[in-house]
Amino acid sequence: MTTMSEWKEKNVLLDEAAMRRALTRIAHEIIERNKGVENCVLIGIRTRGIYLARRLAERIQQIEGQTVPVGELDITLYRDDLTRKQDQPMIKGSDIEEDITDKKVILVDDVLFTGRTVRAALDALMDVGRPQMIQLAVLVDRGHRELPIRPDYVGKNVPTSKEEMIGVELAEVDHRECVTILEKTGRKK
Ligand SMILES: O=P(O)(O)OC[C@H]1O[C@H](OP(=O)(O)OP(=O)(O)O)[C@H](O)[C@@H]1O
Ligand SMILES: O=c1cc[nH]c(=O)[nH]1
Repeated sequence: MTTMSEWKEKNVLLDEAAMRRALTRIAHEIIERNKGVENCVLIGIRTRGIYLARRLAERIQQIEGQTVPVGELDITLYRDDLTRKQDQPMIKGSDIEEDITDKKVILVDDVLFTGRTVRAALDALMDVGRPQMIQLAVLVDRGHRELPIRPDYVGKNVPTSKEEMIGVELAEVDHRECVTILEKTGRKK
């Protein structure tokens, strides 16, 4: 697996305040598009998508005064590029208490790149129910899609080269709040 030591931070794209504003805007857009949040369920993709989904639920609660259930999805076993990952796949499990059948499911992830994680997430969701519809919210869309997948809600569109990487750091996981763009140093760990 690629280690962070191969990458050097080039720029901060979103600081803490900008991330907060982006999530608040997405929360408003979710409410707007769905004419409220009746029947909506937020499902975060591990790892950071889970924390973003929880934050969106908090924002929606503040704006609408309504609780949106939050579930968690670990799609590790469903990825179609496991052979390209050097680490052994780990089953962390999914935690979706809510019955998603006939619900509007809003999938949440931090970065959308090739679209393969989302494709895998769609498979995993279909295994646990039949949603009325599935929407996709991402904090960063960096382009380079390899599948016909597009997000419904985007925090920031960031044109990138394939040699760059987007790093999303969240207080809950990384003890820092920011989105950065990283470039390869050429050093291998
Ligand atoms: O569109 P894709 O090409 O699939 O890339 C996007 C995915 O890559 C990252 O996950 P990663 O597998 O690195 O796991 P992590 O979220 O636990 O860091 C990111 O969090 C997205 O889920
Ligand atoms: O740039 C990228 C690509 C995939 N996943 C990330 O977190 N960043």
